[in-house]
Amino acid sequence: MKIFSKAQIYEGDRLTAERQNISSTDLMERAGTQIFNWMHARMQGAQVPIHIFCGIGNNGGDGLVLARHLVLDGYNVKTYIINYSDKRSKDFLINYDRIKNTTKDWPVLLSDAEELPEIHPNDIIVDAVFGIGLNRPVVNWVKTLFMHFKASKAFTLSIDIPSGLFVDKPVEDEDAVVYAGFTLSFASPKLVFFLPETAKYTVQWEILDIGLDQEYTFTTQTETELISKYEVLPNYRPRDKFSHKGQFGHSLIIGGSYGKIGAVTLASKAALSTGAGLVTAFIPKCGYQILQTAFPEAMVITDDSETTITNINFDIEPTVIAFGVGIGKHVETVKTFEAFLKTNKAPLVIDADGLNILAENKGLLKLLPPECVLTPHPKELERLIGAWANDFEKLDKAKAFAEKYKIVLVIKGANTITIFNNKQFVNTTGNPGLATAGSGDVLTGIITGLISQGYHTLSAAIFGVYLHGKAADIAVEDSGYESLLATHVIENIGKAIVDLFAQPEQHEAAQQSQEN
Ligand SMILES: NC(=O)C1=CN([C@@H]2O[C@H](COP(=O)(O)OP(=O)(O)OC[C@H]3O[C@@H](n4cnc5c(N)ncnc54)[C@H](O)[C@@H]3O)[C@@H](O)[C@H]2O)[C@@H](O)CC1
Ligand SMILES: Nc1ncnc2c1ncn2[C@@H]1O[C@H](COP(=O)(O)OP(=O)(O)O)[C@@H](O)[C@H]1O
Ligand SMILES: [K+]
Repeated sequence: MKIFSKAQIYEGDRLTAERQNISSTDLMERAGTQIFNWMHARMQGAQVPIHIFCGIGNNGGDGLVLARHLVLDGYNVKTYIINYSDKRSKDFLINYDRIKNTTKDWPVLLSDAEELPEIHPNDIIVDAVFGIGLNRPVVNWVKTLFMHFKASKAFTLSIDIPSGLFVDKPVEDEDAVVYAGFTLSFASPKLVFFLPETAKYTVQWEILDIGLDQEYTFTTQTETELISKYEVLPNYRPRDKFSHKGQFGHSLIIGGSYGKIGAVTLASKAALSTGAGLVTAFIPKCGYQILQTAFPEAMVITDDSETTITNINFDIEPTVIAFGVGIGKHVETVKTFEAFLKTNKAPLVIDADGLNILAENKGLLKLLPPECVLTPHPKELERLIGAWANDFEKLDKAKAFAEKYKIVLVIKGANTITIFNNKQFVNTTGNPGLATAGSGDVLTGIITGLISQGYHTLSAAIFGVYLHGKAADIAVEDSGYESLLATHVIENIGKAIVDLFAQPEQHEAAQQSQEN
């Protein structure tokens, strides 16, 4: 799903009105009505007090449309106008008149913190104070109002975006933002729903379709894309009946050191479980028996050293090479890595201490092959690109870094973001069970296994991150977050692939007919 920028959303609204020959007031009516339908379907007329707080722009206008429909349907509604400015939008004013003509219970004007209404924990708050138009910090009394929402413990439904949250800027004051239980967003999710610093402002979100012009939504190129099953499916490479293992490539995993052979075992298993034709592990001698015993499907080449990688030297022709899991930063390892980079022609995936070696020897970065995949977690990223002040600065720096070295940068986290060529792909699968030892090694193996089969490094990174998270989502149903092991993720890669093609209704129908 595309994530539109603020300018693209406004342009989409404008073009839709123009091409569908409707007014912006009609579009607002659609938006407010969609919110009403959503609430009505869930509340079925329940007389829970609903407090609707409307700003004076178009977000407030949406709130007024909703309020009118709720009043007309007999709900228990109290509407307030948050009078933070006298620059009322045209469509706000039209809907202000409409609600005044609908009910004698006119909206209450609030202009300072003295007048805040009482809200009980079982009431519902609708937050239509600010939408995507917010462009400067909110004034103090509005901040007090937002703190009042939070203190009330009432369920808060935000319209379009939690008020106080900017679409394209960091939050300066955490108390000056609404904490929403749910956000109903129009046209496109907002990037801030997925960033570590701002995701907390809405527990859940959903997109409401307000019928934006389809050609516009289809053809507009966005900087950000949200990755779910429907985005990865078109890139899936099906196998034909006569395919043989030679077609699926040979993955070479270079890594490991004394006490860290498990990382290579996990990455190798993950690569083969994702479909690599062959996997060879290049490890220090001490890992030979461990790896051959733990994972007999892999081949092993050993380094001259017993405990670390000191001399990368092999006589196979790998399709793809992963470097770094469990490898350490021994001076000999750094030296052989540099020599290796100078002659290597295979696509590369670099993780863990491979990244730390790059961070400590930045001159090596220019030796990376084009479209090389780097998979840092936030700490490794910081070592590579330096500290950042906020999530937006992090993404800007990461994009500049990826652009400079022409690399695919996978920023791991709850919503892993893959960056390439100034575009960012935000993953939607995965869960906190993945915060466990070795899960990053598994991701390295999965991405390597995909490149091995012929996926372009960018597709492999995006698809690999998706599969890794999906496998964890499936695994966690049995294990729970706490007991999820990296091994369970590997065991469920197959199910994650099968799930790509699952048709829930048909599956259920088949189950039912079997039972009958
Ligand atoms: N444009 C359209 O046709 C549609 C817009 N929709 C709604 O319109 C919203 C955007 O509306 P607006 O652009 O009117 O903006 P908002 O309603 O988000 O904000 C109102 C206005 O407040 C001013 N403002 C910004 N920060 C402020 C601050 N800190 N203190 C005081 N004033 C401040 C800005 O000038 C802004 O235009 C969307 O989020 C969505 O809810 C929907 O009705 C769908 C259709
Ligand atoms: N809370 C979370 N939700 C979803 N995914 C997570 C979460 N925490 C970690 N992950 C994922 O788990 C993996 C952890 O990788 P990494 O930190 O390198 O672990 P390790 O070094 O133990 O292998 C990454 O793919 C990351 O995106
Ligand atoms: K809002």
